Amino acid sequence: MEQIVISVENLTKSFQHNGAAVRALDGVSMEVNPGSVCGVVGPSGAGKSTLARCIALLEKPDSGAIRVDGTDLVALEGRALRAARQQIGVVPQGDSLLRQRTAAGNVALPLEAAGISGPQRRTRVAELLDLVGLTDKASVYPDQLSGGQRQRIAVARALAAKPSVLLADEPTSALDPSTTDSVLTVLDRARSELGVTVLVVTHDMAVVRKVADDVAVLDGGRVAEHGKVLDLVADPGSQVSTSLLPATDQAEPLRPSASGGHDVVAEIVLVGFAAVGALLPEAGNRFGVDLAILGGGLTRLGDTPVAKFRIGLTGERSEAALNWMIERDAHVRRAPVCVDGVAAA
Ligand SMILES: Nc1ncnc2c1ncn2[C@@H]1O[C@H](COP(=O)(O)OP(=O)(O)OP(=O)(O)O)[C@@H](O)[C@H]1O
Repeated sequence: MEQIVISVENLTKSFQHNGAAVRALDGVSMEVNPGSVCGVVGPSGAGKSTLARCIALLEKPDSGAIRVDGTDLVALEGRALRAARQQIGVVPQGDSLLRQRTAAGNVALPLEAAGISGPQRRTRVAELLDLVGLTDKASVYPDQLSGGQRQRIAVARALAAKPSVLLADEPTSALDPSTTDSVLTVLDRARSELGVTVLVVTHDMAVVRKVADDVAVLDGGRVAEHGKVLDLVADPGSQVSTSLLPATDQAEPLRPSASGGHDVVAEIVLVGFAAVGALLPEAGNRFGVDLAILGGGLTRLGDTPVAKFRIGLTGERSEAALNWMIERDAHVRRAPVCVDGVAAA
């Protein structure tokens, strides 16, 4: 399959609402890497759906470009626009299956529209039902499927015409956590088994936690944060870090004097099996330092374990131990030096 990078450049879009212009997108720039799952998150009204609809070429931005391998799709018209749209499979927001068609019938719809013959169509529908784990529901009508099963059929339908990008708008809203997982597994499989690039719009950070490689946080029509999830969590000031990692009791300032007489107090983010499992005890042993965990905990982002701890180090070589961990890719925020109980800037 062709691998494409989607590059969104300075996108703006306004709507008229009660006679006033509402700016849904206000200079949005981001990249979606080929073969990745990218989450677009943000509060209600942030512009997530508008961005998704612009990328799916269902909505025309007022200005800006959406480049796929260098070609600006915003400028396309007619046949070229229709061809570009076919590269993007869309799972619309809400319940989108046709009630009077079976699960297989729904998946077959885009294939019928593309004029694909009966036997070929049947083979493709069977492959897609297998991909989403619903082969046994082929002849079942949407009303007899659970919410999660209906969403998985909607994903299969969006993949039918072999798009290179799959765009899902709130695919898990209104689903309980275990059903959410079954839908996310299917999105992940679309990426890993078909090589499809997945863009998922969601207000639910659990979606980002489970499947996203990259994330863009929108707020008020602007990009507040954008990058790899594992990079953003390592930045203690990022919204992504705050939402995805265990809290280390932010209310308490990082002050050595407030932490039981430790020589050094710091917040530390560790990414990956090796770091999470071994770095702290090894630093303690190697430098003869007593290392106490004062807060925080362990979590998992996709398959990667990530820990965020507040640690207190006691011993002459505490600073050396901390530096040694930093050299081994631990992300550390030190406590400011404390003078008479007042933390220096
Ligand atoms: N077709 C439209 N007509 C008028 N205003 C619109 C239209 N579509 C979006 N808007 C407005 O643009 C802003 C962004 O909306 P959008 O639906 O993109 O946000 P969102 O982040 O997807 O929100 P939600 O999570 O609630 O779906 C909102 O103020 C919304 O009311």
